[in-house]
Amino acid sequence: MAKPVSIEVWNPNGKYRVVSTKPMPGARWINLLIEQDCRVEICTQKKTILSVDDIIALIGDHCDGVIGQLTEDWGETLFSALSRAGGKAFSNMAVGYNNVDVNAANKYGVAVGNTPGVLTETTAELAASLSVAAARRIVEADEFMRAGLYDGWLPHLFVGNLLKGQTVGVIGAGRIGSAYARMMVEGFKMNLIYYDLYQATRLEKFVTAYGAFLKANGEQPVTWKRASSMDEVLREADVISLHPVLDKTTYHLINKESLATMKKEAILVNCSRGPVVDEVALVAHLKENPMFRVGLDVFEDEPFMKPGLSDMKNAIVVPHIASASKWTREGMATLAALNVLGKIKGYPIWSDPNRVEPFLNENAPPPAACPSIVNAKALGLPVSKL
Ligand SMILES: NC(=O)c1ccc[n+]([C@@H]2O[C@H](COP(=O)([O-])OP(=O)(O)OC[C@H]3O[C@@H](n4cnc5c(N)ncnc54)[C@H](O)[C@@H]3O)[C@@H](O)[C@H]2O)c1
Ligand SMILES: O=C(O)[C@H](O)CO
Repeated sequence: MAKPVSIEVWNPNGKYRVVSTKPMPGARWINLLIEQDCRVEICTQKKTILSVDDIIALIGDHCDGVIGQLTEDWGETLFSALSRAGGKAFSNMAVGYNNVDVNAANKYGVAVGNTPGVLTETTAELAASLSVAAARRIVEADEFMRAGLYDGWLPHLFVGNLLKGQTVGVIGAGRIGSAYARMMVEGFKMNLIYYDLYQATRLEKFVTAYGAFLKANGEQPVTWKRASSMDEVLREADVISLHPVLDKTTYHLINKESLATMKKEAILVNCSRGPVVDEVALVAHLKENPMFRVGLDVFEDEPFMKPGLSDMKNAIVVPHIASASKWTREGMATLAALNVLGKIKGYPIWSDPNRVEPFLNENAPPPAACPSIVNAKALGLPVSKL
C-alpha cells in the first residue's frame, strides 16, 4: 500500500476529522472548518495524482468527511472505506464529477458535493481566450518571435480569422456555455448557434436584446439560433466551443464523422472534459486540415496527450487551467469545504446550487447549509428554507 507520508494538521483537538487530499488555495476554507470544531488534515505529499490506496490510507479508521480532486477515482472502494470510517460527506473541488460514482456514494449514504457557479466566468474566459488565440494564431506568432525569426512586417505574416460577423457555436449551453456565448456575442459581435438538451432562455433573451441595441445604434445586429441537432452547429459555426457534462451521451461526441462535418477552417475549443473529443481522430483531422485549429484545455488521457498532438502547429494546448483564477480557486475550496462541513453539522441543502454568492462573501458568515450536494434527492436530505 502506497501510504501518504506527509500531512499538515490544523486544529489537532477538533471534534470532527476532515481530510483534504490536496492543499487548496486561500485560508478561508481552513478557518471556516476550524471555527466549527474540525481537525483539518491536508495531504501534502509530492505526488500529483493520489491512488485509491493513498486515499484509503488518508481516510484511516476515523474520518468525518473528505475534500477530493477530479483526478481521483471516487468509486465503490473509497466510498465503502469512508463509510467504514464513519464518513458522511465527500466533495469534489470541481463542478464536474465524472470521477465520482454517485450510485456507490448513495449505497453508502455519503453526500457528494461539487462547486458550481464560482468557476463559470473564469472557465468561459479561458474558452474565449483559446478561441481568440486560435483565430489570431497567437501562440504560433509568439514562438516565431522568440525563435528570432521576425525580420519585418509582411502582408501575409500570421494571417488569421476575423471573428466579427462570424458564427459561434456552443455545444452544452449551461452555466459555462452560456457565459462563453455571451462573451463571444457581446465582445466580438458574433452570431450564435447552440445545441443543448434544454432551451437556454436567458441566453436567447440576452442575444435578442443585444441585437436590438446594436440595431438601434446603426450597427449590424447579432442573431441566435437553437439548433435541432449537434450536426447543425458543426455545419454552420466558424468557432465551436464544447461545454457539456461528460457522461455516456457526450463521450466522443466529437469524432471522425463529426469533425468531417465541420468547416475546413473552423476552430474547435474544448474546456469541458477530454473524452468528449476522440483525440486520435482529432490529431488525424488536424494533420489533414492545416487551416482547422483547436484550443484544448482538457485531454482524453490526462495528463497525457495522444501521439502527434503536441507537434501540431494548429493546436493550442494548456494544462486544464480553465478555472485557474485566484478568486475562483479560493471560492471552489470554500464551497467544497462548506459542502463537507454542512453535512457533518447536519445542515440542510441550499435550495439553489447556482446561487452560491452568499457562501463566497468573505465579510459575512456563510449560510448554515450545504451549497451543492448532487445526490441530495437520492439521500432524501432536507432542503434549506433560507
Ligand atoms: N476545463 C475546466 O477546468 C473546467 C472548468 C469547469 C467546468 N468544466 C466542465 O464543464 C462542464 C459544464 O459545467 P457547467 O457548470 O456549465 O455545467 P452545466 O450543468 O450548467 O452545463 C452543462 C450543459 O450540458 C448540457 N448537456 C448535457 N448533455 C448534453 C448533450 N448530450 N448534448 C448537449 N448538451 C448536453 C446540459 O443540458 C447543460 O446545459 C462540467 O461538467 C465540467 O466537466 C471544466
Ligand atoms: O470541473 C471542474 O470544475 C474543472 O474541471 C476544474 O475546475
